[in-house]
Amino acid sequence: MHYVDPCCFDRRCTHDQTDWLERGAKHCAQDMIVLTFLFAGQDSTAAAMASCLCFLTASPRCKAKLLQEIDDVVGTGQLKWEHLSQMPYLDWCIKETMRLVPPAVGFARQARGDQLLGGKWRIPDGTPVIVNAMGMHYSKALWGDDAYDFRPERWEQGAPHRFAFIPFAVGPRACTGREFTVVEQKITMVKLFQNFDFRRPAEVQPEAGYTTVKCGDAKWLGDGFKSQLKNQCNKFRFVYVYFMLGAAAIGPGKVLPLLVALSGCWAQLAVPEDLECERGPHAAVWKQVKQRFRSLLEETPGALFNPIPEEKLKTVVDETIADVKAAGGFERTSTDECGYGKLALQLLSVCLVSDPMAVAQTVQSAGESFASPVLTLLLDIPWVATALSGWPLFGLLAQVSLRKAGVLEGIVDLESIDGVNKGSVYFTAMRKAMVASDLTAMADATVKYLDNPDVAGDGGALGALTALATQAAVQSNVQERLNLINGLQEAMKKAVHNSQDLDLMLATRWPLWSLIHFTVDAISVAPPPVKA
Ligand code: HEM
Repeated sequence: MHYVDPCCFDRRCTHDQTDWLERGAKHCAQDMIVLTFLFAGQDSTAAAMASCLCFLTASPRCKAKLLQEIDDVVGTGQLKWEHLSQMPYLDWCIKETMRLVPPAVGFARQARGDQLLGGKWRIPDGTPVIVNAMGMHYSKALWGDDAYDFRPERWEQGAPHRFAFIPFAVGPRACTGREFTVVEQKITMVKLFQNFDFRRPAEVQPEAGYTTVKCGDAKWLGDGFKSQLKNQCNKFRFVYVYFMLGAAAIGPGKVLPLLVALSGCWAQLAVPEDLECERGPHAAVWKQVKQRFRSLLEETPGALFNPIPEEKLKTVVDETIADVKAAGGFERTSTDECGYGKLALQLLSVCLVSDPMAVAQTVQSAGESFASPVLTLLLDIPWVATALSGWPLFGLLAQVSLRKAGVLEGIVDLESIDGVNKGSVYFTAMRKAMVASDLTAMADATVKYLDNPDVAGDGGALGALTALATQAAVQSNVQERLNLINGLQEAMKKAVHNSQDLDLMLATRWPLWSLIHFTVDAISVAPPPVKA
């Protein structure tokens, strides 16, 4: 049974809760779940929709565009499920509203172990921290000079960073209703606009006793929060992190790593505990799953550079689901369940998707609960830690990539994704070597590519990354290989900022992911290097 402290923060507490029991705070989990669904589920969505109507009413241009979209896609008829994905402008309006008026302006987390953030913020173990979502949403450094304006079109490019837009929080305790609420909001907005028009009255008289808070005056939030929390929880030490004012002053380069750490329950800055899944409640089953995935990649002939046959993938996916289900590993009762294992299973499952539209947006369409952990593992967790966990992340990504490029061939302009043209010497040589799984030929082609100024640059950024990955793959000195792996991860961080970027990079026909798998996975079977 999980008990909840009356103080606002301890819903997140990961420590022993029995002391709260003794103090008589005996709200049991079931009560809290019902309350959470009532308040989290109803109030927040209502607030978001009310704000959206306000913005649209205040902005006739945006409202006209939205009405046009609803007219074109749904008309006056019955709204259908498939209509929802055909109305990007509606999606942008909802996002833009939750950016400017996030129903939850911030959220609380608690430090798991002592933390040193950005080399200077010391956060002792157990310290509760407020993450200021609204501050992040208003950062001009991230969103541009018009950060305070309602401009749905900005979403055409997506968020400027995957943690720049966090109305639902992020990490393992993010909102479980996020997909649901967006659908709910879209349906309601369409129904409303199909039947009503909303206009601003000629004159608005604020009701007596009410204060109008302008978005630009966001500082009130910090002080308001501070005193409220102080009153409620003054027996705790608090660190107040104000992104709202701080973000603009210290710049996103410093704010973002800080936010990454805060918003992911601290698990994302340092390597999460038990990445290898050896201590959870179903550790034995996950160990088996890991071994099964590894064998699939290691024992299927040619699997390093070629797609594994679909039937084989399906068998492994089905068997894994059956085993984990039988052990109760999918039940939401345990917070310690193997996240990496579940993600690996999802990655393998997406290889079975054949609809080109879905394949083109593998990561994006799988939703934030998939995209966010994949990006975190790829960009924030050192690749060496992944290697040591034994989970073959890059081998699975290589399979996704091989599958994706195969399905999209002839449908999407893969040449422009790869940054090549028909005469690309390096690309042609690499592809030829790939079919033959010939690493030596890849190494030779890479040496020629790097040595020849006429060919160097052939293939753009992906060609350069592949060359780096090939160098790392054939590097026998462990320390040198580690340096190259770190270099590769840094290069990946520069190239991939969000799920769209990752989807594009996964559609490449360069053997990039296979080479990274070959390079990184070697560490998981070799003992870690001894530090000099
Ligand atoms: C616009 C609508 C919504 C917004 C902005 C929103 C925002 C959030 C945020 C920021 C959190 C994290 C709170 C924290 O960490 O303290 C959260 C948690 C949660 N939300 Fe939502 N939410 C919305 C709609 C919903 C809906 C519709 C449901 C249910 C149907 C829902 C269910 C939950 C639950 C159960 C949690 C707790 C998750 C956990 O602790 O693991 N939310 N929400």
